[in-house]
Amino acid sequence: MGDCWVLLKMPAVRYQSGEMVMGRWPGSSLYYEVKVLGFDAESSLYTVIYKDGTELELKEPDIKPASGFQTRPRSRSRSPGRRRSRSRSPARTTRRTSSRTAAAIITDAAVPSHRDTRLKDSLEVRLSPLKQTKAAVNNGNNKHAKKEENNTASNKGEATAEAGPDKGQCRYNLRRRKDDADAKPAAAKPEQLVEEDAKPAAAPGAPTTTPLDFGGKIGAFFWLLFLPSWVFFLVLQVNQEDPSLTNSPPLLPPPGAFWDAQAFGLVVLWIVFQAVLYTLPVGKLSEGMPLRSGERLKYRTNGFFAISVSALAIAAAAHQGVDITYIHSHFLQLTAAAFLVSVLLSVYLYVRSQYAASEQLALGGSSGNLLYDFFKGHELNPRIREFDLKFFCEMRPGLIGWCLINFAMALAEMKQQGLDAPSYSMLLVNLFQLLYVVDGLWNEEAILTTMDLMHDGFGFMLAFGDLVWVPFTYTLQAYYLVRHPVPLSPPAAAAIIALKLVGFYIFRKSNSEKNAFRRNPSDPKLSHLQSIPTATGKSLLVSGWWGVVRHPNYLGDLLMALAWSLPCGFSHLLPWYYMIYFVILLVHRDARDMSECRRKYGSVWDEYCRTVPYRIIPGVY
Ligand SMILES: NC(=O)c1ccc[n+]([C@@H]2O[C@H](COP(=O)([O-])OP(=O)(O)OC[C@H]3O[C@@H](n4cnc5c(N)ncnc54)[C@H](OP(=O)(O)O)[C@@H]3O)[C@@H](O)[C@H]2O)c1
Ligand SMILES: CC(C)=CCC[C@@H](C)[C@H]1CC[C@H]2C3=C(CC[C@]12C)[C@@]1(C)CC[C@H](O)C(C)(C)[C@@H]1CC3
Repeated sequence: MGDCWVLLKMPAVRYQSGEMVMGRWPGSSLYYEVKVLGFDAESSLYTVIYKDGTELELKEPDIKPASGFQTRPRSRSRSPGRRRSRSRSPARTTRRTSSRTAAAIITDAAVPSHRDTRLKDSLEVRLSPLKQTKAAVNNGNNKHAKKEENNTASNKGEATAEAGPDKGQCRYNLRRRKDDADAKPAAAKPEQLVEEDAKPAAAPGAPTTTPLDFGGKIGAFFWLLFLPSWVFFLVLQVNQEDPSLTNSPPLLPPPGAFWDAQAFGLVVLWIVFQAVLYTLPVGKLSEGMPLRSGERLKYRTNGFFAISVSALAIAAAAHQGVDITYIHSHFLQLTAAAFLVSVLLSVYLYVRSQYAASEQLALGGSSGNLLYDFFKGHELNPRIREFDLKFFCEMRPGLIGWCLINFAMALAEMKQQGLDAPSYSMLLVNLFQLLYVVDGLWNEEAILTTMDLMHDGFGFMLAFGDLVWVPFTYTLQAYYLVRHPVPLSPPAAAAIIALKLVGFYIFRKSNSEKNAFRRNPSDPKLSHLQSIPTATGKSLLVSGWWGVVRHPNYLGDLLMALAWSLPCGFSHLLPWYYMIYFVILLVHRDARDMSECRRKYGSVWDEYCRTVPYRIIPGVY
């Protein structure tokens, strides 16, 4: 009886996997030839793939049998209705003339006679993606771009305008099926593919393979060993009389030298202090980007408040006679303590991710391999009630701790070298990095549109990166200057300041531009910017800073990194470590982002790359 009931409730599958049908383009009355990839009984949605590689989920009413359409040779008609329909189709953004995608024009023979001719006209579309033309690029103020942006409701509006009888009924699920798992079978190396089915939480109907980042399982094992060893190597090295990276590493101190209960207590106290500031009901509650479920999480963006209160607290402590240079003299033990905290946190994150619902997981985070999942992180936004662990760790203890450590290094330099004030080099490094952190906290909301917050799971990589890597390696320049004074001439200092300001300007402008555009593409302040729409509903900026290179924010960041190393001179490689690491990190991040965007946006991303050919440095790379 129970089984019969289940059977009765099961929706009938009208279209089979592999079948070629006509799928309505979300937000319009245009139909394209699509291939059915699967059917999800739970949501009653069909997964279909368009010819440009875009995968979407469609409801049955938005699919028609191919036989209901008639194809006819391409006409050069320029009827207004036709022009209108083109401008609203994906073809508009992806014009391609290759024979492989030879164009054909179709009309919906099944259009009911009561539909007006305007609608009939609008159903004449190319089957193939069309190649991008200058005219196809939208102005940010363009109605179409505005409507498309990340908003199913707006798409609904557009369909209502065009589709007549479907008014108010056509709801599209713009969640891309590929969002359920990272599918890139053609490009992935066999040994880096894992059976998606192997994990219990795999979304129903999800693709079966996932390419793994960071060298896959073996890579994760390597990084788990290498990253902490490298941090301890640097920390031991910078304390040397001659901290040359080419020198043989110092002898490993006995294990006991790493542990200091007081240092551990101070690290925990610092994190708790930051957690308390984070939870105070002060400052704005900002909305994150829509999740796959459509939900938008709220974040307390009071980072500037947190660093201001922290600065006051540290000043008060120093005034009370607390020796802040303790941080310099116990750097190794503090590093070890923070490392221990990051490991404990990662274990907790891994365990809780095993119980998280599938829609709370990051894409590609689960390989079924313990080490890889522990390293890469699995849950996208782990939260304890309203407390967002990833956001907190990325923006608070490590970032504000970075400034505190730099400050301690300035005091240690004065103490060790008998100075009344920090050296110019130390001042520049301190002020430059303080500006970077304060800017990040002032514009804290902007982090909600970055890769880490939107796409990456929270695991060892980020926990360790946020709590250990950032505070204990980004401070090496200041640490280096404590024992290695570098005199700076005024012209050299002025040139370095100019470089920092140029870098900062590019970094801030480009990050703000993208953040503002992602939050509200209709923002009048962005009306001068051009964008191209994509099938996901989001558009891509192709002018302004995002029209100069594909990652203008990385360019600005790299210029700033250069300005942080220059005050340390050229006698050792160690203070240049950040610059070298940063180039590697950003080149890798760019590559990771490129393949992610290629997967998300299909051929429109290729068009973007053709329009904006350089990745980070104009004319060079
Ligand atoms: N100091 C450090 O250690 C460090 C390390 C890493 C990064 N950073 C800095 O952190 C900031 C964030 O970096 P991130 O790596 O997260 O990258 P990001 O450039 O902020 O974000 C990349 C995302 O932006 C969107 N996007 C790409 N091209 C676009 C376009 N033309 N128009 C509109 N949106 C576009 C895409 O996401 P959607 O399309 O899905 O929205 C893409 O996935 C950067 O300034 C970087 O320099 C600093
Ligand atoms: C463990 C390793 C090697 C890597 C982990 C990467 C992690 C340290 C970075 C990933 C994203 C970075 C980031 C900032 C700091 C470093 C990361 C967390 C950032 C918070 C620095 C301040 C900026 O203003 C920012 C734009 C908010 C940065 C966002 C990304």
